[in-house]
Amino acid sequence: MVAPPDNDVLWARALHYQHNGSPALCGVSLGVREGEILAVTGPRGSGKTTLLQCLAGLLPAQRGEVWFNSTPVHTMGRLTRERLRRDRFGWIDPAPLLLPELNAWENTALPLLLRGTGRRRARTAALEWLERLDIGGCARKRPDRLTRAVQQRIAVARALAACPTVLFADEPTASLHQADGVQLLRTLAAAARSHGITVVLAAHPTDAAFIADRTVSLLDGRHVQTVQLPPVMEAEGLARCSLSV
Ligand SMILES: Nc1ncnc2c1ncn2[C@@H]1O[C@H](COP(=O)(O)OP(=O)(O)OP(=O)(O)O)[C@@H](O)[C@H]1O
Repeated sequence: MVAPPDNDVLWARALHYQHNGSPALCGVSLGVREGEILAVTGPRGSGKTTLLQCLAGLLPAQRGEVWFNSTPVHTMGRLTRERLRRDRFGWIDPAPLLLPELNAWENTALPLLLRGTGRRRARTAALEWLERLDIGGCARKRPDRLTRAVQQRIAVARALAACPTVLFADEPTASLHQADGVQLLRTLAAAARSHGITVVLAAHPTDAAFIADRTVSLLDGRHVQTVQLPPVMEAEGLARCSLSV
């Protein structure tokens, strides 16, 4: 077993995964550099979600290797992977999966509470993130009183609240109108860059072009292309959201 290059925060080699015998990943290798926004694109069913789940330790690699910094994830047991996910990773789903019984700040604070942060500190951090994402006014509202776009912003705040090392975002604009989706991506990118958070984003190529540093494309579970994107203009990236971080 050879450890990955030092500047890769995540690294996968010859990754294979089958869902009930149906191949989803067929030998994918890639590295994710510290602080970069890496977009994974590809048609439906090409393996984007499965790749993110394997990199995040949600699914154990069936063959191949996944490394987080210098630690092999593919040899970890379930509890160790769960701890890694809780302490170092954030996750955003395509649709906002919020607990309906909790209000916005309580939903946002959940990862901190799971880590053992005291309720008062978790509440303060959650409120700060909601303010930064321009939804501080919704802090005491429950999800059913909020629009889908605001709900997804809460999901972003929740994923960022515990300052993860790596944030995984699985098609986070899939359930939003285009304008809301663009705004969400720009906000997410600005927050990640200002806090040095690495992002792995499953996305449509148009979304990837808005914010990513690099794109890897999948086709039928294989890594078929890597494209280094031109730098997003700092002013452009930040001007379209009012993130006060
Ligand atoms: N839980 C599952 N059970 C069975 N097959 C699955 C499961 N999840 C994914 N697959 C299959 O694995 C392959 C890769 O799916 P995956 O969801 O990773 O692709 P994707 O690129 O994220 O697709 P989409 O853009 O539709 O979300 C597809 O053929 C899919 O049907």
